[in-house]
Amino acid sequence: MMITKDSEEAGEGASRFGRGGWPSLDLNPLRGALSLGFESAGYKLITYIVLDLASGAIPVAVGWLSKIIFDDLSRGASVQTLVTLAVGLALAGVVQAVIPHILEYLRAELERATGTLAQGRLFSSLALFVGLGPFENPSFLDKLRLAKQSGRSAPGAILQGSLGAVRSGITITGFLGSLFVLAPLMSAFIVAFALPVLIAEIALSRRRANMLWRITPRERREIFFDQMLSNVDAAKEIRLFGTGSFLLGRMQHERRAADDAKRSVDRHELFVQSLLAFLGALVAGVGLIWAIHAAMSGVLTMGDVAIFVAAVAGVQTSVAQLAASIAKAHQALVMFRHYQEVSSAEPDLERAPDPLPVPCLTDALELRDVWFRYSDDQPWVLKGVDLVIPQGRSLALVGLNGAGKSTLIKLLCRFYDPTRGVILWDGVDIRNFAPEELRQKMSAVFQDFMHYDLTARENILLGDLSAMEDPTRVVEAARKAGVHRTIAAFPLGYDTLVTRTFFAGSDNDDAISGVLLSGGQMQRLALARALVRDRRDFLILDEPAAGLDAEAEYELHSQLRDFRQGRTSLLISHRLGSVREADQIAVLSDGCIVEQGAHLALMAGSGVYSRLFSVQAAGYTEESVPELTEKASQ
Ligand SMILES: Nc1ncnc2c1ncn2[C@@H]1O[C@H](COP(=O)(O)OP(=O)(O)OP(=O)(O)O)[C@@H](O)[C@H]1O
Repeated sequence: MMITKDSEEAGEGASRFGRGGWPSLDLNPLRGALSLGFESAGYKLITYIVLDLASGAIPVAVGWLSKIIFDDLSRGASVQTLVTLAVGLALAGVVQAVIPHILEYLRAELERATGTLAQGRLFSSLALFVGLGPFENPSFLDKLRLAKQSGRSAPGAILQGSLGAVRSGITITGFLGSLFVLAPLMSAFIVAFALPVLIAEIALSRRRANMLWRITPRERREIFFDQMLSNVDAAKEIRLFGTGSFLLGRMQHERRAADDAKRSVDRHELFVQSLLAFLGALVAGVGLIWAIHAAMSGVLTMGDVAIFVAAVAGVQTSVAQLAASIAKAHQALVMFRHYQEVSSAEPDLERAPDPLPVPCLTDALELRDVWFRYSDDQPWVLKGVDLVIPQGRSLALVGLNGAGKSTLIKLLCRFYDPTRGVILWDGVDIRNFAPEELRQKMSAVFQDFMHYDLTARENILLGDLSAMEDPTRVVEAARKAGVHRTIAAFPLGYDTLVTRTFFAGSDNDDAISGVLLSGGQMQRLALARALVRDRRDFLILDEPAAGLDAEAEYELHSQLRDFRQGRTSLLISHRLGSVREADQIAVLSDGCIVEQGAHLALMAGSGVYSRLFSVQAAGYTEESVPELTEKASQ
């Protein structure tokens, strides 16, 4: 199922990623975090668990040792016994002091190991999305941001939180047992106080987690404005149009709204936790008065009072730690759900269970009655397109802005599936192939091509990594794209970085600094990337020369014409002079192919193509511009 912005609002996609509602707590994330921990750093995790749990018993041992020392002192025990006990107490103190440091080191190690493994898994599963739909779905993007964050830190926080809870549980049980021996009523009193504290803390944690989820879209918008205000591409317009303070205002509006939500939760927590702290102090005070009273009347010994004081303080501290650990684990578990949902999400488009091998194209690529819209509540972009691209022939697709040309290309690459109709590769529905294998048979330059902040060579190699073994292919592709001479003149030739992003003080012109390319040069580099992917069955060129000067465009199109000879290709261009050489020209209008034929045949008629061609041609001559229809002039 495709997920888009609007289908999400309409309910589609909600089954996979939820409706923005808060997922309920389950223990699956705990299992997931533990298994990540074991897989990435098994021994360290076991050591962490053992030390963490052992440290829970130490305060109780210290309490009992203190009691015995006090009692022995008042009984007048031998010096040797007292010294032995004191050494034991000192050792327990040392262990109690050192363990937290070891645990902190192990925690950081575990976080690094699980973070790296989780990051690898998350991005591997993102690569499994067949199409583009998820990346256009705001709800999914929110989840992805949280997944990236939580994949890095949540497994460590879950382990720390849940083990912290068990450790506190051990301390509480030990002290409560001690209290029970001394004063059963008092231990019941403390339990009665501790339970509501726990419940209140968990409710607070849930409230915070809910708030964090609610403000995610705001934080995403804030990041958007932040990046725009510090991005060189936007800097020109922002300065010229003087929109900096307007955009800053929008960014701070989002920030303030998110801060308001956080403040409201902080205030609520301040109130509840202050109340709990007050009640805790009250309980401890009452207990102490009772213990002093009991000691004065001979019911308790000095040692009993010592362990009583230690137990009340220990239980209260441990209950607070237990609540904090549960809150931490709970919050991390809820966050980790996002990581798990994204990394185990099913493919956005259906994959054939037994994909067929993709044969070399020998007959034709065909769109048969293809209908498409981006979501149920958006207008149809394609309304029954029938189009055949015979093997070895070139087809040019022409149409006004927004006619759906790029959309048609995205369907051919299977970034989306047609809403109705089929796309056939030598008569086989392309949904029967593994998308990766299908794409192996294609090469493309997209209208919104990528520029990578890497070297010139890497920018080309990314089109076909197998060219790494044969550097001449890179040079050959650059020659065909008309960018070889430019690259050869760079300080380090093909190994020059075509970016200055990664260099500090990059405005000097020394040889190791990267170079900046013009828009047309970047476009040629993108074309070289597509051309290094030679020996493919189908070549897509979506406005490959839009950024080139007239001479360069003419040159490029002549080269491409030769390159396309005998290859199956689809060319989109608004410069109609460059499409006239195509074997066939198809005109897309109002969601359908309204005309198709060779240039001369189409010019002989009085359809859309001949009108558009004449309008453009007239712009280069002294002839008057033919009258445009309302639609064509839009
Ligand atoms: N990801 C998307 N989600 C929703 N609508 C989209 C998306 N991409 C394109 N559209 C819409 O689909 C329609 C066709 O767009 P498309 O980019 O295919 O047109 P085009 O013919 O390539 O236009 P141009 O000549 O301007 O490049 C437009 O109305 C556009 O708004």
